[in-house]
Amino acid sequence: MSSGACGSVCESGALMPVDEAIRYLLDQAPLPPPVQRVALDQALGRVLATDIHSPMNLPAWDNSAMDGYALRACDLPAAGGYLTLVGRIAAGQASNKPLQPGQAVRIFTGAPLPPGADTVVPQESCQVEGERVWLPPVHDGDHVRKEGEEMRQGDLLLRAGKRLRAQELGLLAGAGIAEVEVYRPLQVGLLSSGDELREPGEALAPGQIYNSNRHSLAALLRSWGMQVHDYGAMPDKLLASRQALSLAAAECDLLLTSGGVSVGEEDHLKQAIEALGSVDLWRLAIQPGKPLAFGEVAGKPWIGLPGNPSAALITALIVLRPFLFRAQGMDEVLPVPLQLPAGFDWPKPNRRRQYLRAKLAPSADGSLCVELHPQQSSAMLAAACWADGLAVVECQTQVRLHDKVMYLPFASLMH
Ligand SMILES: Nc1nc2c(c(=O)[nH]1)N[C@H]1C(S)=C(S)[C@@H](COP(=O)(O)OP(=O)(O)OC[C@H]3O[C@@H](n4cnc5c(N)ncnc54)[C@H](O)[C@@H]3O)O[C@H]1N2
Ligand code: MOO
Repeated sequence: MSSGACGSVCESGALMPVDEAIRYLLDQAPLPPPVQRVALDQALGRVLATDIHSPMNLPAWDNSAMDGYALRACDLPAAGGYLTLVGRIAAGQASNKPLQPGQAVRIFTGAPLPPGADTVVPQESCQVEGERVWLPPVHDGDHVRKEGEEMRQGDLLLRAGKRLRAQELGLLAGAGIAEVEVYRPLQVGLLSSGDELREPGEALAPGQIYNSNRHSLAALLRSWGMQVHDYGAMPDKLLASRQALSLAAAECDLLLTSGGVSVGEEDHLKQAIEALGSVDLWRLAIQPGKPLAFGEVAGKPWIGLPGNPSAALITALIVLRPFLFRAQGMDEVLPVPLQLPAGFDWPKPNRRRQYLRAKLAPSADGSLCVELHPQQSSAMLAAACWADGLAVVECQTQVRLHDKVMYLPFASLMH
């Protein structure tokens, strides 16, 4: 074992806590990629490179939150009463005619209040009689969206490091912003390691299996908004592996491999990477996914995930995701777990933190509880497909039915 996060702890056979590995990786994350200016319709899932301040007040002027009648609250007797109707303002129109004492105007949702008006009454509470309208008692300011109440001109609209979702794009558009500065998507080179791997569609010889990590990991990277350079399975010769890794390092910001990071002798991944850079083999207190490697290839960061398909998937979600998101320029990179009652017993404490394939199900009283799939093998993916998330059981901990457990919905990890 070379230098790195766990040092003598790992050498003595102890396992590195998952949170320590994540912290170490966040410290090692490279600077984000170069900045690009893109139109809003190209910005979904991209990470803002600069703070954005509002160029205008939101809303830009006082406006009605209801279809109804606009008035000056001080004109209406405490018990309600009649005002004279003097006009009509629809959304998209504006009136600069000040409201006079005793007057009201017909107004529609989103329309600007006329000068002097301060209150709106929804139409269903009013009665129109010819030129007059009867209005119930009001409070000054009812049903009015005040100028600048959401955001004042110059306020921070969105902070650098924010990944843009539908609501952020809507907010930017609502403030009249057409383009934003974002980081170019990370270019991640993906390679699988293992002589036994064949691609779906090919015939299998005895001892061979299909390469599933290539597809699950590529899909994760894409759903995280990153660009995948897919180099397939590494050739089974050391020289050819080195060439594939060198090419990937030259073309990408970071490299990701799966397989070949445990204690076996068969795989030449470690040898090839040592020849081109450096390798730290870690033993994490995580199940599935204990063996994990970090290092660099020709100056580019490299993470080696374990080969077992669920171990690769879960370590990608838990350990790789924060590292890549930080390298992509995001500030908030750690998921916030829910705390929910367990619908299971976990009687046997383990020295590794368990990430168990789970889903939420209604318990007898109708509240939600966390259920486990009976099959938790790190080699199998069917349970992960059944699951909606991961139940987290801490090292050396037992869980009894109805105890609170941490639950990470896939929805919080896969985007
Ligand atoms: N003596 C020990 N053996 C193992 C240990 C250990 O501590 N001592 N750790 C086990 C654990 S935990 C895991 S996880 C695996 C990880 O091993 P590697 O990362 O070196 O992965 P491989 O040996 O290459 O493969 C493991 C397993 O996964 C299959 N695999 C690999 N790549 C793919 C792929 N792209 N698609 C589908 N399946 C893949 C491979 O065929 C093996 O079955 O090590 C344990 N062993
Ligand atoms: O962690 Mo390994 O993934 O237990 O098989």
